[in-house]
Amino acid sequence: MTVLTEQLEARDLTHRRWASAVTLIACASALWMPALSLKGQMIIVGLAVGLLGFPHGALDPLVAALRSADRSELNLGRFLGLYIGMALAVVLLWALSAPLGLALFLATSALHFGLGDAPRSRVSRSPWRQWARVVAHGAAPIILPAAAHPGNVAEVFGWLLDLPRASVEPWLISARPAALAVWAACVVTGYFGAGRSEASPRRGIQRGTQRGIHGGLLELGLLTATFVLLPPLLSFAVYFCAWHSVRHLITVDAVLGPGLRARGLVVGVGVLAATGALVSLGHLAASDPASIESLTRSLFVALAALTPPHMLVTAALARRVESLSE
Ligand SMILES: CC1=C(/C=C/C(C)=C/C=C/C(C)=C/C=O)C(C)(C)CCC1
Ligand SMILES: [Fe+2]
Repeated sequence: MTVLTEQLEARDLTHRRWASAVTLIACASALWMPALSLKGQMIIVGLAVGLLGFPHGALDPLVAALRSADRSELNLGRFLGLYIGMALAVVLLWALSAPLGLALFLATSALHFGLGDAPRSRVSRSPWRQWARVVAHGAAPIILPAAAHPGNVAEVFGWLLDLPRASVEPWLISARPAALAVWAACVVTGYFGAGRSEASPRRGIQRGTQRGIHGGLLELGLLTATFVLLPPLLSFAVYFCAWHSVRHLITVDAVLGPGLRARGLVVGVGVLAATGALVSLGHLAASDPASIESLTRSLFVALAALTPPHMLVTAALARRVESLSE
């Protein structure tokens, strides 16, 4: 095992403990919390995504630079052109057809979440089992809140699509049985029997770190409870910030090493400021910038726009971790 793998494994364990504690506290508080309006939920999500969500993508240029250091110098202009071009293409797609934009956003998000969160086995000879786990982990943050809280989710989707909740909710309710069945089938396929065949503590599961199959199942169980118990925007904030973003930041930090940490901070703050300024400028073009509907739309369209280029960088990061772990 390399130093990087050992370091990642230790940090991953610490992270999972902390994230589990935060998630359990959030779930417990849902039991006594007075029902929160969507507006109240959006304020919390906006703050959480701004403080922890966006920063996990802010180091993308540095991650890309690291990768290209092996080959040629990173052409920063080309990188930024590609990144911003992809983001603008997504914004354009939303402007042309919001339903298509939303569908693509949900599908790419599920893939991105699953590739980052599902435990992967080096020794597994069954790629379908791994893919089933990718779908199980990746689709959970979308399918479960929509299934458990169709009213709330329909209202937010309605804000994104400029449609009344009443015309979105029946869609969610009619898609629910099939979506839940596919999700459950993926959980069973991905995990049933995997403990025995893939979870050998020595040669086992890894996603760069050696996260065991049982850890993966425990995490999925805890998050399932969160998506069912908490109102949808709050469970999203818990998942996206405490699990997804922190996990990514830990990997980036380990790969950068102490030498590049300071530069990472400078790049991160710069990119965040630029992204914040661009998103705010775009938001000002909204017809009613002060309304909760248009604030929600700007936040999620910005997330949607950054997702495809961020996925490319994340894939490069995963390849780098893999090559450094060999
Ligand atoms: C819009 C919306 C949802 C989906 C959010 C998604 C899909 C976010 C994806 C973020 C990504 C991919 C960030 C990249 O790192 C929920 C939570 C189902 C509930 C209600 C409204
Ligand atoms: Fe991400």
